[in-house]
This record gives sequence, C-alpha cells and structure tokens, in this order.
Amino acid sequence: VPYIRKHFAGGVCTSTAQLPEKVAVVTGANTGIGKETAKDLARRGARVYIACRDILKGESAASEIRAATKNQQVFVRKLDLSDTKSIRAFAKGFLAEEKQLHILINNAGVMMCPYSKTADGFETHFGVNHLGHFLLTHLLLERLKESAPSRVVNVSSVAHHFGSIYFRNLDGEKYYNRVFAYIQSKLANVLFTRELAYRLKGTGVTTYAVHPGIVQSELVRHSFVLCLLWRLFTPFLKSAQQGAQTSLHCALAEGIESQSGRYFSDCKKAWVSPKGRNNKTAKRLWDVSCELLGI
Ligand SMILES: NC(=O)c1ccc[n+]([C@@H]2O[C@H](COP(=O)([O-])OP(=O)(O)OC[C@H]3O[C@@H](n4cnc5c(N)ncnc54)[C@H](O)[C@@H]3O)[C@@H](O)[C@H]2O)c1
Repeated sequence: VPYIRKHFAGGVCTSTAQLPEKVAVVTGANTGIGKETAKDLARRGARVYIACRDILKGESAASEIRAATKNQQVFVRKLDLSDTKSIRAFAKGFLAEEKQLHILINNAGVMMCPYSKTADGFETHFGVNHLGHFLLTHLLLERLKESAPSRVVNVSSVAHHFGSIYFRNLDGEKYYNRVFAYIQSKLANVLFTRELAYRLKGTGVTTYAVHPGIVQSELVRHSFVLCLLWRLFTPFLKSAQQGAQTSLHCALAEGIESQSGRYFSDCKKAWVSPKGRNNKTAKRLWDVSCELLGI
C-alpha cells in the first residue's frame, strides 16, 4: 500500500517558506485535508487558526498539531459555515484579536448530503461550500489587503468539470440531486476564485482554486456507494497529507502571483472546464451571491 500510495501521490509542495509572524486561517481544519494543511503551516511557524464547527474536535486536532510541530500558536475558533451569524461572529472575533491575515484557506466542505437547508435557508452544498466561504472572504478581505502580500486558497474539486450553475434552482427546490448539488458548489468555488482575482488586481492579494486529488477522508460519509468505493480503492487514494500539498503550494509557492484566479491540481496549473472559465457566469454568480447574502 505505501508503494502504490507513493506512486499516486501527485505533486509535492516544494516551498521552503518559513512563516514566523504570519497568520493563517484554515476552515474545516479539525479533520482531513484541512488538518494536514494547518499542521504544515504550523510547522513553518505561522499562527494558525483552526476555524471549525465543533470546538471539541477542533481542540483535539489543535493539541495534535501543537505536539507534532512544537508550535503553541495554534488556536481553535468556532465557525459554522451553514449559519451566516456564526460566520459574522467568527470574523468579528478574528478581526478584534489579529491585526494581520496572510493566508486564508477556504477548505471546509460537505459532499452529497441529503436535501437540507442552512440556517439562512440556502441549499446546504451551495450555502456551505460556496456562500459560506464567499461571506467569510468578504468579511476578512480588508485585513487580507492590509497584510498584502496575502493569499486566498479555495479548495474546489476536479468534479467542477461536470458542473453547471443553475441560477433558477440555486435552492434546489425545483429539482434536487445531491451529486449535481456538490459539483455545482465546486464549480462555484472555481468561478468565485476567478472573479475574486479580477477584483483584487493590484491589491497584493492573490487567489487560487485547488483540486486536492482523490483523498482518503470523511468527506464521503453521506454516500454508501462512495464509502464502499473509497474502501475498495484505498491504496490508490491520496492520504490527507498528500491531499494538502496543492493547497500548500498555492498558499506558499513563490512566483505564482501572475496565476491568480487559476485552478491548480498536483501543485501545478490545471485545465479548467469551459464553464469554469466563463467570465459572465463568474460575474453573475458574484452578484447573485451578494444579493443572497445582503452584502
Ligand atoms: N476527499 C477528496 O477526495 C476530495 C476531492 C476533491 C475535493 N475535496 C475537497 O476538499 C475539502 C476538504 O475535504 P476533506 O476530504 O478533507 O473532507 P473532511 O470531511 O475530512 O473535511 C471537511 C471539513 O469541513 C468541515 N465542515 C463541514 N461542514 C461545515 C460547516 N457547516 N462549517 C464549518 N466546517 C464544516 C468538516 O467538519 C470537516 O472538518 C472539501 O472542500 C472537499 O470538497 C476533497
């Protein structure tokens, strides 16, 4: 298994950047890819904020990271991306305690859950994976600009290739399919990155969308079939640590600033679906998101 895993590991972040005095926020960092991303940033000396729903699970991840990295500057803060009140409370608290933010990793996500709505009435995939991170980024943007050069990494997926944005059915009420709902939200991550990069030109804040690879994690928990497939194909899946590499590359690699707005996989620029390159859809999604969130 380790041999096959190594073969399918994909790219490795080769940056030697050290991050003393740097501040990073990683959403959903209590498990999976997010935890490994936070651990690597902590190892490089950053002050790392684990932004997660469950404080107890967050604290257990933080203790593990502190012990593994000898960095005591790892903090846990409550963030539920399915509730805009929680997102606003997190941002308010963070802005009050930190004067800088250099790296924001929008990593948290849900996949193929049964039809449900967030506290604000948005379909859960769209609400958590896209709108939650859209609002969080919006609230932290001034701090990112003040701390420039700084970066925003949006964890998307290769699944975005099969997605479309159904503007007339964003709440899933006319028709709901949990596979489409997930891939729509991952396409939204790619389009958000594109439009954000366009709007941030000249500010020193750059942004990247990422496919982490097919990674062994708890993400598939809502699908019996995927759980089975993930088990069967375990040796071919990336470990969470391998899955963190492209997020780390986009957060740390020198000289990729001119690639802001692009989509990365295996630590290099990757092909984006035509729908993910559509500037009109990106702008429309931005406007609709602002309208839905009242910003
Ligand atoms: N695992 C894969 O094969 C794979 C492939 C492509 C993309 N991704 C993406 O990678 C990212 C990380 O996924 P993972 O594989 O580590 O899965 P994971 O389930 O281990 O991690 C997801 C994290 O998001 C958090 N989360 C979920 N809902 C939340 C909410 N409402 N508020 C705050 N946090 C919330 C979870 O608690 C968890 O910590 C996701 O965005 C996922 O779409 C994963």
